[in-house]
Amino acid sequence: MELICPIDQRCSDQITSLLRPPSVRFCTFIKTQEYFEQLISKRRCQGIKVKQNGEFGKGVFAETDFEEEELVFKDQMLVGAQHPSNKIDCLVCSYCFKFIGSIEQQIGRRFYLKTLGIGISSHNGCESNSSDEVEDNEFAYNHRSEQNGASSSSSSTIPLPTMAVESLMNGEMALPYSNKFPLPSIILCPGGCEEAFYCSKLCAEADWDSFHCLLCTGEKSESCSRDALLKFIQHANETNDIFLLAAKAISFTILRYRKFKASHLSKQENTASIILGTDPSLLLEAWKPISIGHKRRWWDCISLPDDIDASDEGTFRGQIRELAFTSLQLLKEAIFDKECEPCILSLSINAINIIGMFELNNLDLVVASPVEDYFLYIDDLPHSEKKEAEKITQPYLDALGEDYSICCQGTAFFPLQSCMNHSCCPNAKAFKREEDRDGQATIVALRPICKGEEVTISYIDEDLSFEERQALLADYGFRCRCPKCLDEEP
Ligand SMILES: C[S@@+](CC[C@H](N)C(=O)[O-])C[C@H]1O[C@@H](n2cnc3c(N)ncnc32)[C@H](O)[C@@H]1O
Repeated sequence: MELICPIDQRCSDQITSLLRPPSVRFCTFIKTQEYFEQLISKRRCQGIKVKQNGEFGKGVFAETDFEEEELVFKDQMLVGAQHPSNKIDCLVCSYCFKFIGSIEQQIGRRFYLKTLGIGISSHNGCESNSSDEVEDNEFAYNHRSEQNGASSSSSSTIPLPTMAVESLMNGEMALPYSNKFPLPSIILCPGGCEEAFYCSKLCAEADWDSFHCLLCTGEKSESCSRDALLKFIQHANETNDIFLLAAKAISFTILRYRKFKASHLSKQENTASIILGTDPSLLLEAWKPISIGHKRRWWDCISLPDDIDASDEGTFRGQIRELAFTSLQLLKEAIFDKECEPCILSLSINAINIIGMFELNNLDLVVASPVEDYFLYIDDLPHSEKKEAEKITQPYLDALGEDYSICCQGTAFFPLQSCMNHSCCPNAKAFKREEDRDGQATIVALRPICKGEEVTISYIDEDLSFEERQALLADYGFRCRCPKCLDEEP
């Protein structure tokens, strides 16, 4: 079923041109190939190459042999966001997603925010993700983006006295052995908002320059309307945090466009002709990193929730479309300015497809918690030290209950990983090793991989039956043609 929105009708030619795969739009596949080669060299992951796999579009191929459990590559996210409700449980760098502060602050802050009654509800009729849905060190494809989830469970816990919480928060209380788990100090947002925190000045500056200056709600925000921005954020928090990710992708494109334009202008004597309306190549160049993702309109690719009857599909998709337009309208008021006017239309149109791209390509962002490591360390101490330490730590552990192990959870788009095709007999997996403590995706070999072989991961639980696998992959918009499925096909 094809739903046409008013913007689509007015601009069908422009949509067609912007949605064309980069291989066609940039005239030759060489340009796309060049883009990936530069990315691979920047990421220092020379063991792989992105090329056409002949059957399913692009794929990632081994350029060298890999042994079982060897790291194949690490991929830096292009855009990512922590789930709003997870922000209560885990204080992480808003740019690289490393845990920050101290073990005491991580624990104290959770209780403090909960006593203030700060919580972000999850809507769309979906229950929030329980933390045990994703194994601590395993990345999972994030196709259920209607879940804002990742909030803590309210399992039976024993409350803490306010004074104990305050002493953790203000640094008066030092928990035994917490110095074995040092975390970077908290750097505040340069724009003055109280929502973004960093592990270093470098991360704060990189986030500001790439995304945050337009999305910051603080005094130094460069958005056109902080009121509209607050409304946009509230709407996303209450409906679907995929809109926050799309906003980051749009800010990233606008800011890149401004940089290209400034550098172009500084090189040109005659500046009059350098506006986007006459030089769309600048917008295309700015848009390139996002353009490589596999895209469809969001309301077409979102899977139909189990509790919605097939006969109501049209109404459901109509409602989803309305939700996206409301979000986009709020975002336009918040961040689009006169300078960017010529590209507003293109970005508005593409926003819908950007959201669809996140729906199809995203990985869960998972970073293991040092609070969990801390309590495991205490548990592993020799008997007498453990008994002594637990006199202090046990009330905190009892108060945290099962939530002590909640990891940082969010959703992110990784440009190289998004080129990896699925197989029900994969040779690699997205897996966090002990040392992987930030928001990068880590791809590890499941068995020896030979030079020239395609590197594949499984988007689903590959141990399910043939029918169950096809049903799950249908939500990703394709019928699997991996060797195992071709073999098992009735
Ligand atoms: C995350 S993208 C992978 C990269 C993609 N091949 C590209 O060109 O951008 C997922 C898409 O690749 C294709 N694909 C991946 N694995 C497949 C498989 N085992 N069988 C059929 N199509 C597959 C499907 O079109 C799917 O929607």
